[in-house]
Amino acid sequence: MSKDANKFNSAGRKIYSISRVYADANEIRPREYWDYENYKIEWGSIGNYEIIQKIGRGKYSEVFTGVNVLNDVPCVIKVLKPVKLKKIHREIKILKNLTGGPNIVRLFDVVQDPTSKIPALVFEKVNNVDFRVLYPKFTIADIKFYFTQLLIALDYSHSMGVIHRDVKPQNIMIDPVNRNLKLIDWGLAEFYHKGMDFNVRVASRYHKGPELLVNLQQYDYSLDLWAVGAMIAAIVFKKEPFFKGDSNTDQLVKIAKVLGTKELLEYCRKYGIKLSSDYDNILGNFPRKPWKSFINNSNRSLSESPHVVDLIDHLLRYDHQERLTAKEAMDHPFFKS
Ligand SMILES: Nc1ncnc2c1ncn2[C@@H]1O[C@H](COP(=O)(O)OP(=O)(O)OP(=O)(O)O)[C@@H](O)[C@H]1O
Repeated sequence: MSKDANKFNSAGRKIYSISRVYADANEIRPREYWDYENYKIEWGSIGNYEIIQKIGRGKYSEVFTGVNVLNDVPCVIKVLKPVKLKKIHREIKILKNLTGGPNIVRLFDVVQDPTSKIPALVFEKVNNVDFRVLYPKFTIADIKFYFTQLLIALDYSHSMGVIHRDVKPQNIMIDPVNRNLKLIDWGLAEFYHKGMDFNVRVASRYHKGPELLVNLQQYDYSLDLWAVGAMIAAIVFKKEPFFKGDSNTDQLVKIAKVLGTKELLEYCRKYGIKLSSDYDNILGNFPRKPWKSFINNSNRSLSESPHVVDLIDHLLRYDHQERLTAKEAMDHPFFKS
């Protein structure tokens, strides 16, 4: 048992779960590295950039393509919507720490509109092809290649003490011409501290790990690996998204219909989690569904490929401590064969 088990965290709550890997990634670094609340933003010059066109509108931003007029380098400009300053500081500090890492979107600059004071983040531009066009064409070789790239990004981020907390196809930019993948949108990312209680209102519904849905707050980097499992399952079984809940509670029901109700209750028991009354009478008694039952004529060429179902099985585990880590996933026979 870890020396920290049975201790109490800074909020006075008992520590019941600690990451198997990189648990001390922030504690071994200087305070300035993770203390984003006291981070002082260094503003660049807004005049260096010109907006070209709008490419997207997220929950937290409006996104434009643009260009650096000093060197003609294309960029993407993410104009933030009004949110807590603390959240803006967190996104910028995390991006500053991770920029330059493998397959992590590069932050070029942070600028501010002089009158409105609205901040904007300037990124490298990826010539992304929409996942709804790209994923259905993926071969097993493509899945191995791009998911290795994603796992490299995640292992790097985790080794740097950061959980992404919003891994999903919309946040993975792929340029298939250059076979380039970049993990974007670090707006929900957070520094991991062992034994800390985190907010479970993160990630996007279809990719939320069970820990978020049962309100297990001492989660860790393994949350990101659930989303990877859900994405691989969606591509391999040609079922996009793999778990399609109509609400957060229904999301857990959809998961239980695959991984089983008994197994869910065992998971909750292991960590002392009491399920919310929202789940009364809706979790039924679903038996665990064998992965084989998802194989059909439309997905056989991918789903019968050696080791892929075993990989999915080791990522889509209720118990976050049982899931493969990013490094373990990269070492799985699926990627080695
Ligand atoms: N570097 C980039 N290169 C190309 N496209 C990008 C880049 N960054 C963002 N985009 C596009 O803009 C969209 C929104 O960006 P981002 O996810 O960072 O914003 P958000 O407000 O946090 O969005 P959401 O609410 O969907 O999480 C992305 O899904 C993508 O289509």
